[in-house]
Formats: sequence, C-alpha cells, structure tokens
Amino acid sequence: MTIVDLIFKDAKAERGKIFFAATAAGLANTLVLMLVNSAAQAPEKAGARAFFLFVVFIATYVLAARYVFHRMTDIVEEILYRIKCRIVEKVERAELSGFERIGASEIYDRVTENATMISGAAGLVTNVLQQAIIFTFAVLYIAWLSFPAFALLALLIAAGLALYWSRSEGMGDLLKALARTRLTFFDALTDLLKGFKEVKFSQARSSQVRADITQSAALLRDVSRKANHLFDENFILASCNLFVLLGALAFVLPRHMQVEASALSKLIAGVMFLWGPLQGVVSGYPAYVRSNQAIAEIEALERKLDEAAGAAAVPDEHGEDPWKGNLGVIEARDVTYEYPRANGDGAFHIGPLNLSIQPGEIVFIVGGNGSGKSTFVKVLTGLYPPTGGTLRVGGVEVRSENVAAYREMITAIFSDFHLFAKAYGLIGIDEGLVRRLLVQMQLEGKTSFEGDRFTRRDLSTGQRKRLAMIVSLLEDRPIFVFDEWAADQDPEFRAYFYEELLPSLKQRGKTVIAVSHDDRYFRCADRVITMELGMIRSIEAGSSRPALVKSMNAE
Ligand SMILES: Nc1ncnc2c1ncn2[C@@H]1O[C@H](COP(=O)(O)OP(=O)(O)OP(=O)(O)O)[C@@H](O)[C@H]1O
Repeated sequence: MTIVDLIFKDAKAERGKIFFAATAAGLANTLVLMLVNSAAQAPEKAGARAFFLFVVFIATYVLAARYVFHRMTDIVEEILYRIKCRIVEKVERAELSGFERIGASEIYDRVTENATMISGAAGLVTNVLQQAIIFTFAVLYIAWLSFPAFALLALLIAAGLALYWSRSEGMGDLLKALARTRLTFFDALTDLLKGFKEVKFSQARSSQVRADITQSAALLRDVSRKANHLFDENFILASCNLFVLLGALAFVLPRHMQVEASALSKLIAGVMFLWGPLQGVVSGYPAYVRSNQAIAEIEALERKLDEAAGAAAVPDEHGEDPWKGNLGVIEARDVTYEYPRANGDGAFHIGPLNLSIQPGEIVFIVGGNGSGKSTFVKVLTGLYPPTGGTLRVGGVEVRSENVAAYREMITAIFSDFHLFAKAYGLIGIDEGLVRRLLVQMQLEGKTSFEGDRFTRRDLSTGQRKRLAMIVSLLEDRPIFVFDEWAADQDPEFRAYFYEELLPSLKQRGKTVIAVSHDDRYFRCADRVITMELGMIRSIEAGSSRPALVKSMNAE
C-alpha cells in the first residue's frame, strides 16, 4: 500500500473535498502567475481590476492550501497514531517465542524511524499533489498558447518520465537494503550501550566494538549516499528536461514554424511556470518512495507480529477462563519444547518431561547451567507453548485460548526481570501494605511508594530483586515463580528467602516453583527436580533428600 492509498482510504468522504481544495490551490497559484505574466507583457492593462483578482487568487490559494496541508497532516498523524497503537497491541498479543524471533531492534526501528519518515512525508506528498495540479494547469496554459509547443512539450515530458522511471527501478531494493543496514547499525550501537562497562575495561574490546559500529555506519552512509545520488540525479535530469524544452522553443520551433516574438516570450514564460511545480514534484518524489517503503516495512512487521500472536495472549471478554482463580494440579505430560533453529546451529530442546505439581507445593528446579531449567519454567508458566505433549492445570489443558487466564494465576520473577517505571497492575494498592513490605525487604529509606510508582529504581542488583519481590507479593497470585531470585542476595536475605518467605507462602496455600543453585537450602523444598540436558534426571524429596523416584524423564 502506498502513502496515497493510505491517505485516500482514511480520508473517506473527505477525499473529494481535499482534491477540490488542492485543485483550487493549484489553479489559484497558476492564475497568479498567469496574471503577473500578462501584466508584465502589458503594464498599461494592469489596473485595479487585475490587482483585485491578484489579491483574490492569493487569498484563494492561502485558504485552500491551508486546508489541504492541515487536513493531510492530521490524516497522516492519525494514521500513524493508529499504527503505533496497533503495533503495541500486537506486541502485547505476541507470544514470547515469536517476540524473541523478531527482536526488539526491528520493533524500535519501525515504530520510531519509519513512523518519523511517514510523518515527514505528509507535507511533501501534499506539496507533490498540489504541484502536480499546478503542473497540469501550466501545461494546459501552454497548449492554449500554442498547440505545436504543447505537442513538443508532451513528447519531451513522456521521454523524461520514461528515463526517470527506468533510473528509479533499483530504488526499492536500495531502500530495503537501507532498512536492513539501519537494523545492523542499531544492533551494534545497542551492543555498545549495553556493554558500556565491559568496554571501559578493555581498549581492545572498545576499539573492536567501535570498528564494528563504524563499519555499519559506513555501510549506512554508502547505501544512503547511493540512494540520495540517484534521487539527486533524477532531479537534475528533470531540470535538464526543461532546459531541453526551453532550447527547443528558443532555437528549434522558430525555424520550423511562424511564431511571433510576443507569443514566443509568452510560451517561454509558460514553460518557466513549469519550473516550480516540476521541482516540487521531483524533489517530493524521494519522500514519497521512502514513505512507501516505510509503510511496507511496518506492514511486514505487523505480519510477523500477527504470526507471533497467540489466540488470546491478552485476556479479554472473549478469552476462556476455566479456572476462575482456582488452581488445580499442574501436570506436564510428555512435554517437549524446541527453540527455533538459527544460522544452521542445532536448536536446544527439552523433554519429553513428565511432572505433577500439587497446589501448595514448593518445587525447586535445579541442574547445571544450560540444562533447560528456565526453558522448562517458561513452558510450565505458559510463556512457551509446548511443541509436544500437554500441559494441564486442574485437569484442563492449557491452550492458546485459555493460556492468558492461566498466566493471570502466576506471579514470576525471572533472572532478567524488569521493574516498570510505574507500578502497573498495582495502581490503587494499599500503601500501608507496601510500606510494611518495604520494611520487611529492608528497603525503607532506599525507595518509597508514591501514588503509582516506586520513587527510586536505581538500586543495587539485590535490592532491585527485593523490590521485584515486593511487586510479586503485592500481586499475591496462587503460583509464585522465582528464577534464581536468591542468587544476588546476601547470606542473611538468602536464608530469609528460603527459611521464612517460602514457608510463609506455603502456609498461605501458594504453589512455589523456584529455580535454584543453592544446594544447602534444597531441604526447604517439598521436591527437588534435577535437570540435565533438557531432561529430568531425578525427582527427590526436599526435606529428607532420599530419592522418591529416580528415573529418566518420569516422576
Ligand atoms: N531465546 C532462546 N533462543 C534459543 N535458544 C535459547 C534461548 N534461550 C535459551 N536457549 C538455549 O536453551 C538452553 C537452555 O537454557 P536455559 O536458560 O533453559 O538453561 P538454564 O538451565 O536455566 O541455565 P542457567 O542455570 O545458566 O540459567 C541454552 O543452552 C540455550 O542455548
């Protein structure tokens, strides 16, 4: 879809009005020029009537042009607003695996860079529309002055356009390459910003990171330069087209037909009229092509997000909720999950896994690095849909239609957790309770809760995790999931987590699934599930530690 299609579709009934106003503005513009031209040819006739018309044409131009420009800007901004809202909604609906496949860079780029490009193009596209109308009127004026001159003009314009299109053919590919290069640059820059501290410690790393960023910036410069050169050359080509026309009128036409000097000078003035509109059209064309490309990229992102969407990733009135907050046994039956393959590398997979977790049970998932603990937890919490087998909760299979309702029963702190700027989802919470939890987590004086947010989030890693724990406790859902929560806590808090917090959650009937490496606290679990190479190696009782069942892939 082009930007013109998009605007036309959105303008609906106003289309005719906009087109009429653009035509009025173009006509008024042409009439001003024609009036000035004839006044210059015959100054004795340029009286009060001509001046009155001059003022009327200018007033018409101002009113009509203002309407067209403002409405087009409003329409484009409204379209962009809706695109942004739609993308945010689609990101929300996307499943984690699809979101991970797309990556944040592409979403940032499309929502910011491409939207800015389209926004900037609104005025230029309006100008192209108006200038094209003025151009048409100016050509008609020339036809009225002399038909042979018009025929010559039509021929040259047709030849110019054919050349212009043939030269613009590679433009689409070039702009696609530009978008790809922008993502590479963005990724490289993000690497530097995220690895800021690591870069500070190594001159070699710093210069290599810089070299990579410089390389992608150079690539961006080269592709952008190539595209702009092509646009510039097309602009020069269009100007040359007019020079050729002026030359044909001045040197060729008088040799082949009888033309009066005054008619010839009017014709030349008429052709000069074309100059402004032609420049407007040709210089606005790159913005038109770029915005079309930007729209195509946004559409491609939306398609990817649609593919990544679950049936009910955001619970709404149509989403199923078979549990209504009542948790039953969580049962994984022959569950498998496989990551998508990337760059020919083998994809990690877990399972088939069999496990039942009773309501109110504390289960630790343990095992070496990369054994698949976090992956299994993501499947158990409905973040990754199993690629095989079934996940049942209270006897009901977790499917895309009801997974959102299942997730509403879970509060989770993953190892790469995020603290939101506002306490989203907790707005209106009892502030006294928050204050008590801040004291309990020894965060009083470090941060406080005011209105809808915690005043400070720039705390130490352990403190940030304690703040995330406060959010989790405030959410107070039937299932608590902790992915190595205690890893960054001091011994005192680590003991508090395992020996006080988890038992108190159990006492309140909560189910706890915790990924842990703290083997001295394994006794605090009801059961300890050990994973190895994506499989369950053993399931043991936590407190006594004798093997309840010791079998591969089974309870
Ligand atoms: N988003 C992803 N895309 C593709 N593969 C992934 C992704 N996340 C993890 N993996 C792969 O899955 C494997 C298991 O990762 P996982 O995070 O589940 O391990 P873990 O047992 O939690 O490890 P750790 O103790 O180090 O946290 C890793 O070896 C990694 O290669």
